[in-house]
This record gives sequence, C-alpha cells and structure tokens, in this order.
Amino acid sequence: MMACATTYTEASSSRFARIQDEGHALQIHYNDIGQGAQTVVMLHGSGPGATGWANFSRNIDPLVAAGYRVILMDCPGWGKSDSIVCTGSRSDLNARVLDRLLESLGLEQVHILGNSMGGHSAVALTLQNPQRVGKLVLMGGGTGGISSFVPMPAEGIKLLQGLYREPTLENLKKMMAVFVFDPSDLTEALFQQRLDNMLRRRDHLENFVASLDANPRQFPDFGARLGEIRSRTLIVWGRNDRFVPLDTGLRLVAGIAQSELHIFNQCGHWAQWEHAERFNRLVLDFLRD
Ligand SMILES: O=C(O)CCC(=O)/C=C/C=C(\O)C(=O)O
Repeated sequence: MMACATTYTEASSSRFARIQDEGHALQIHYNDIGQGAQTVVMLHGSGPGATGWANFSRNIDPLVAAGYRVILMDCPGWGKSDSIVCTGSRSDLNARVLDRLLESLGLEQVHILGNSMGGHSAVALTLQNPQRVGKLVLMGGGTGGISSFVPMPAEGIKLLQGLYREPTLENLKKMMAVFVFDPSDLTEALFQQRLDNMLRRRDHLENFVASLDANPRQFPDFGARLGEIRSRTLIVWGRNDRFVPLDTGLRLVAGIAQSELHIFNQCGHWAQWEHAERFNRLVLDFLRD
C-alpha cells in the first residue's frame, strides 16, 4: 500500500450524509480521511461527548500513513449527527445506519474497528450483513450481557449514566478517573474538550437518558450468535477495564471462531489511547496479515 500525506483536520475531513432508517430521516456526520483501496471504519463508544474524532485521535495518522482510507462515523445521538431516542437495540440501530452510510459511499466491504459501544455495533453489523465486513477489531466491547465476575452495571457504566443525568465537570472527572488505568495521563485540556462536546449537544444527553429510561438494555447480548461470525477478529482488552469487564472479551474469543485476544496490562477501557503505539502496530499487523 502507498503512504499518503496526512494533511487533514477535523474540519477538512468533515462530511454529512442523509440516511433513512426505518422511515426516519437522519443526518449523519462522519470524517473521511485518506484514499486507500481498503477502508477502515472507526466506531466510538457511548460516553457523553464521545465522537469518532475524539475517541481515535491517536490512531488515525498511522492507518492513513499505511495507506488506508479511514472513516469515523458519529453514531446517531453523538457528535454532529442527529439526535435520537432509541427504545430498542442501539447496537442494531448504529449497525443499520453504518450500513446505509457505506451503501451511500459505494463501499461494499470495510474493516471495522469498534470501541465499546462501537464494538457492540460492529458485531451487530457483521450479524446483519456479513458481506459488508472484512476484518473486525473489537476493543472493550462486542456484546452486551452479564459478567461472571463483576456486578453489572459495572462501576464505570454507573458513573457514565450519572454523568449523562448530571453533566458537570466534577462528574466527568469522577468517570474519567476509572475510565483509564492511569488518570494522571488525562489533561485539563482533554477534560475541557470533553465537557465542551457534551454541553454543546444537550439534546444528545437528554435523549440518551430518555433511551435508558425506555430500555435500560440498549446493548443486547449477542453471545448465542457469535458462532455465525466468519470475519477474522482481533479482540483487544485492558486487564483493568472497569466499564466492560475482561470476561466479556473471553466470551467473544470463545464464540468467534477466527479470533484472537490481546490483553494489555495496566490498561483501562481506552486501549487505543492508553497504549496507542503498541495498539496501532497490533492493528496494522492484523490488517496486513
Ligand atoms: O455499556 C456498554 O456496554 C458500553 C459502554 C461504552 O460504550 C462506554 C464508552 C465510553 C467511551 O468510549 C467514551 O466515553 O469515550
């Protein structure tokens, strides 16, 4: 693959598409970077203020430099995409929307790298439309369902939901303190950017709470269907993940035949950020193999 210059910004790569989902028109925001023959879609997690750009700030450059086209989709209810109340499976909603977006871009097959909710949604799309998915990279997500070891909802998820209900800097810091293994890596600038993202779209915050109130299980358990997945899958987890426990990764590797699991020690829920260099090498090696 040919390397290409990485001169892009959020603004220069920002695009919108109109999608129809079950009779509803949705405007979906995405960033489109690089021009490779193969495309990697990155799907962010469900934290307040999360976006494709914010979640994958440390991962875009190496993939683009290696010759991949990278698409970051803001799921409905996050970033600059339209807001929505989701009363069913949010994993399936995101999957349908991504499928429509890729169709509109003429992309028959892509690799998907999904973080937490993004991982749940990547698995949902693989189950809905297997032809659409090349390889899968799942970080701290891939299916909802129970943990054998950790009371659910996990402590991080409780703090996340508390932050949606009361979006203050204090609650953001409480959540971020258990989000990563070493919170001393988190800067005031990062907190401020996250807070700005959250408060810019109060409709997203309110709709997330309304969705949870209507259906507390937004991310269904795909455990019984994992055996249908034929895509090669790299599962990446932090041993110290306090949002989606490590044994979810063990369930995924047991269920997906062509999968492998990499566990980072001293790592929380944000492997792609906390161990970015090592993570990027792992992903590039997996995609090239
Ligand atoms: O509840 C679940 O299973 C998913 C939780 C989740 O997606 C959390 C993600 C948090 C982030 O990625 C973020 O805040 O950046």
